[in-house]
Amino acid sequence: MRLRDTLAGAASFYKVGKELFTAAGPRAVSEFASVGRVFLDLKFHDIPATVAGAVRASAGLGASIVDVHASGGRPMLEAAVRAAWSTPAPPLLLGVTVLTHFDRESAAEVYPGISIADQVLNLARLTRVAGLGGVVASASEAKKLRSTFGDDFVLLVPGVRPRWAAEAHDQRRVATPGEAARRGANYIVVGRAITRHADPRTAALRIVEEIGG
Ligand SMILES: O=C(O)c1cc(=O)[nH]c(=O)n1[C@@H]1O[C@H](COP(=O)(O)O)[C@@H](O)[C@H]1O
Repeated sequence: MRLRDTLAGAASFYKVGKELFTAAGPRAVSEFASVGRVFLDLKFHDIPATVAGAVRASAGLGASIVDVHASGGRPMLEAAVRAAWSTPAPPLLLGVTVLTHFDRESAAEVYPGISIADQVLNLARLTRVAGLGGVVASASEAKKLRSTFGDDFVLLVPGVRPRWAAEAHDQRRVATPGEAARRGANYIVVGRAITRHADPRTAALRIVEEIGG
């Protein structure tokens, strides 16, 4: 809540992810929904009925964006879409493709015989066919996704590191905020470059400036 207050006026879209949600529960969502929009990033991946229930509950908490793993398969994705549209305020549903911490070696252990770029495209195609609004992918795939799926397909890009951020941490497919925006991201996710910065507010404002407001 201190961080929320520090960022007041500098940020208007907040991501509540597994760390905060597990520690603080649904209240974390309402606390941020009272000052802006919320991306509830719990990356659901389960049988269709379970994911449908979780998506409905997420909408009930006031989340504007909710994500599910595209690799959960078409029946799961379609159940998520139906669930979202059954609510009074359907959130934007995004399919997580290949997480940004994967590099070629670690991806080959999970997706043998296919490049990360092609796997992201496959999962994006499935996401689109199932009726979701877009995908979560790294900036490395953004350009291709934008040209393949057009301007209406939402691209949300994590793994963002400003040039002045010293560390990439556990992220492997990274880009600066400006690069991500130029390659077609509609949204970027910035975590530690803000939350662990000595001055989170200034860090957030510099990033907003870099992406042109
Ligand atoms: O869905 C996400 O937001 C996500 C997808 C992905 O592929 N990679 C990824 O890092 N994320 C999330 O984005 C955030 C990135 O945090 P930082 O690396 O600190 O900016 C984390 O909360 C991750 O859970």
